[in-house]
Formats: sequence, structure tokens, C-alpha cells
Amino acid sequence: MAQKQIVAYLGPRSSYSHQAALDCFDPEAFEFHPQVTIADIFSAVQTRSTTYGVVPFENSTNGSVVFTLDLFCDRDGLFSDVQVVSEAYLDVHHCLLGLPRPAPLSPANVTKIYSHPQAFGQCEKFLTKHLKGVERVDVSSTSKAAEIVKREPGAVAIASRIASEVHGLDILAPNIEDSPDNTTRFLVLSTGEAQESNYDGGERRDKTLIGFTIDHARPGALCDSLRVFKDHGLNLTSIASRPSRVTPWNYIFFVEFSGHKEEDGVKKAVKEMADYCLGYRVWGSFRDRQKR
Ligand SMILES: O=C(O)C(=O)Cc1ccccc1
Repeated sequence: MAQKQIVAYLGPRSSYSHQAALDCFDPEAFEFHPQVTIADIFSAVQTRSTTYGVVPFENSTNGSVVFTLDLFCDRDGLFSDVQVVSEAYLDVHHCLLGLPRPAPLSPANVTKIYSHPQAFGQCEKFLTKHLKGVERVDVSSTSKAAEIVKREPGAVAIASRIASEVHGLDILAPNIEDSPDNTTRFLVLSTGEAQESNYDGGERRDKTLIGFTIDHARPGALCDSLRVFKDHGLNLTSIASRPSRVTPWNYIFFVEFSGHKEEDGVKKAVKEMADYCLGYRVWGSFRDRQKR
């Protein structure tokens, strides 16, 4: 039997990234390898120790996953071959997990709350109402939080229902997310050579992710670079920025727009945009899977 290809995700098992990876890849045909950090996923893709990597990119309630954006900044040029080849949307319903304790839940019977920083940001209302003042501890993933809480009886974790089953924890409170339509968007990474062109020239909707820097001293530099998309009839679907970490208050911008990098209009727009940028990188094109 042919060797299975590998998909790297933010582990341990039962994280939301794991669930997104299982939604994207058939377990019969792929092996799923947990990683400790999102940086490890980028490295594993770059070094070809995995064919694919699944990373959280943004959340409908809490916005950009800044750890991931910082890796896309690639300030040290470590991920030159990494490309985005696909996207996936996951409905995220958080639960408060822990070992059994007498009800009601209150700061008197919870010593600490462990979770991924994104999850804290998605459950502010519940935490303020029921667990105000309880110490919060950021850990690498929600499933890591569940793993820790299994050994720390007073503590609780914000994680998924699946994590409660995998780690043998009680659900102390279900659906604690601020917004019932809480959704996280994941990107699938791979290297160019692992992926045949995913452009079929058909009527399907594609999106492209581009990162770029501009001359901050020139008035209108950002406006000029973005106007190119308007001029070519390419709709912008997201915009984000991170500090350049070269000069304070200078930024690396990320824009996603409708269209595939192999389309003529997109090629022209990117070429024109280059005139207004100090540097840019096209991270890849992929089918737009947003539910409308
Ligand atoms: O921590 C996880 O389980 C992740 O995969 C990152 C994350 C955290 C919160 C919502 C969605 C993804």
C-alpha cells in the first residue's frame, strides 16, 4: 500500500485544528501529526516532514490569530517555500471542562482557567459573568488545556466537547462562546511542488492571499496599492496587519482578494501593485469555501 501523506496540526489530539484537519483530509488516506506550536507546523511544511499543515487564521468573534499572522510575516525568511493551498471553516462551540465539582460554578470552586488565547477572547461574556477574577493561563491549544486540567482538580479548561471525551473530563458548562455563530477559518499550507496547480480556469470562486510592505513616509502609499484591486475589479475579502518589527509603527499588511493568481487580471494587478510596494509575497490561491 502507498505510504500515507502527512497532515500536521496544532495538537494534542482533539484541538479545533485537529477537527479542521479531519474535515479537510480523509483519515483513510492521510496520517495526522500533532505539533506543539503553529511555528512547528510552518517548519514541518517547509522542511517537507509533512505534506500539509492546518493553521487557524481568523475567528468571526475574535479576529486575526496573531501567532499565525506573525509566521506569515516570515521576518527571518524561514518559510520561503510555504504556500496556502486551501481554506476550511469550523463552527466552534466552546465548553468549560474539568473534573467533577459541586455546583454552582463560581470563583470559589475554580482555581485557574486554562485555554488558548483565542478561546478566552471568544468567551468573555461567560467568564465575566461566572468566573470573574479567576486567573487565566494561556497555553498552546485548547486540547493542551484539557490535558493539563485532567491532572489539576481545581482548574478548568475552555475546550471542545470532543476534548471532554478524549481527555475524560466533565462538561461543566456547554456552549460558552459569546456568539452562537462563532466560526474559525483555517488555512491549509503546503509547498509548491507538493501541490499541482489548483486553478481550473472555470467559474468557481477563488481567493488569493498576499503580504506586502509599503513606504510609510509616502502619503497615499497604502491607498495606491489597494486601488489596484479596485481598478481590476478584484474584491477585497480581508485585510490585516502586523508590526514590521524593523521600524516601530511600520507594518506588514495582508490582503485577501477574489481571484486566482494564475488569472490574467490577477497577474496584472499584482504586477502593478509591485510598483507601490517595497516588497510583496503572494502566499497562494485557493477555492473560496465561505458559506453564504
Ligand atoms: O487551541 C485549539 O484548539 C486550536 O486549534 C486553536 C483555536 C483556538 C480557539 C478557537 C479555534 C482554534
